[in-house]
Amino acid sequence: MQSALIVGKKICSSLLLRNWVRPLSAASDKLTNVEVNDKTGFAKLTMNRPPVNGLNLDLLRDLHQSIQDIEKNKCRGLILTSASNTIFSAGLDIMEMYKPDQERLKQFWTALQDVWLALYGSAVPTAAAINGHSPAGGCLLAASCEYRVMLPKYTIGLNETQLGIVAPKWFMSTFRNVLPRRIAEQALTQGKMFTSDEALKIGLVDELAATKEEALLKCEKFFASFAKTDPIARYLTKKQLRHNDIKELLDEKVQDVENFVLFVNQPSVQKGLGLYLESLKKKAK
Ligand SMILES: CCCCCCCCCCCCC/C=C/C(=O)SCCNC(=O)CCNC(=O)[C@H](O)C(C)(C)COP(=O)(O)OP(=O)(O)OC[C@H]1O[C@@H](n2cnc3c(N)ncnc32)[C@H](O)[C@@H]1OP(=O)(O)O
Repeated sequence: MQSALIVGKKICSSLLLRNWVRPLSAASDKLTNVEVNDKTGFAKLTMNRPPVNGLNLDLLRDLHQSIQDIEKNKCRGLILTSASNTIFSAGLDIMEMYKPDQERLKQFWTALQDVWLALYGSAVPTAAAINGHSPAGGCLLAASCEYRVMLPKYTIGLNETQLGIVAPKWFMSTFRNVLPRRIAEQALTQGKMFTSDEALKIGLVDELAATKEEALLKCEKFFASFAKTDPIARYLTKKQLRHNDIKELLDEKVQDVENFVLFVNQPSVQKGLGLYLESLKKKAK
């Protein structure tokens, strides 16, 4: 595993937490970083896969491990954010889907399912400090959290239909959990990317913040709003509200991987992905 867990910004030596600190490989290899504020118990989970936090198999596995660690340590809140100054996450790494190795393709989709199940169903309160663009899979991660604070002048949305791909049901249920059904339907069918202001207006994000620091503070303020609630009662309430979405994927997890593999391998989808990758690369030149 390549992620780092840092408690109070230093490796904690207490017996209780020792098991919890995962050893680092070389610092430059880290794909996620977890810092736990030992006063508040809030964990900041930072994605760090330059240039765009493309969600490849390694980043997804790392994210899953970090979410599980945060949960095991009974942190009082999880804030998901990005080390980049302009991108929260560019969504799924298209290279994982283009001319794929078939076994890795299955592992990739399973890893995404596991991240979603862990984040969407987390017992720990969750929030996203969206400090950059957040298309597709990036939007899925943010929308899986309970609260979102976004910086201005970026974009967020599930743009799959614009790419000629179909967002799976659990992407859609995540959107429906946040947005009124009619707005969710329009946004999903149009593959619409919303500006920060538009996202605030429709309720896709809860607040805007001028800086990342302010966004983090606003997420912490959201966690503080649970100060007078019982954590177990809070979690069981969230669990019941999200139960059907989670059960639907759990019941169809294997079939969902098969659907994905079948869909991605279609020649027309491969052609579309190839053209899209080319257009992204041309744009970068
Ligand atoms: C009957 C129904 C059955 C249904 C069954 C279900 C089947 C399931 C189907 C599959 C569903 C899949 C769901 C998909 C989800 C996704 O997340 S797909 C990914 C979508 N993402 C995007 O569209 C974002 C694309 N990227 C951008 O828009 C921009 O890059 C950016 C994020 C806004 C950043 O812009 P900028 O800072 O200008 O950086 P760039 O120069 O554009 O990019 C830098 C380099 O990064 C590469 N890159 C960018 N995004 C990706 C990506 N997603 N994957 C891979 N690579 C990416 C880009 O090419 C540049 O590369 P270099 O040129 O090599 O530097």
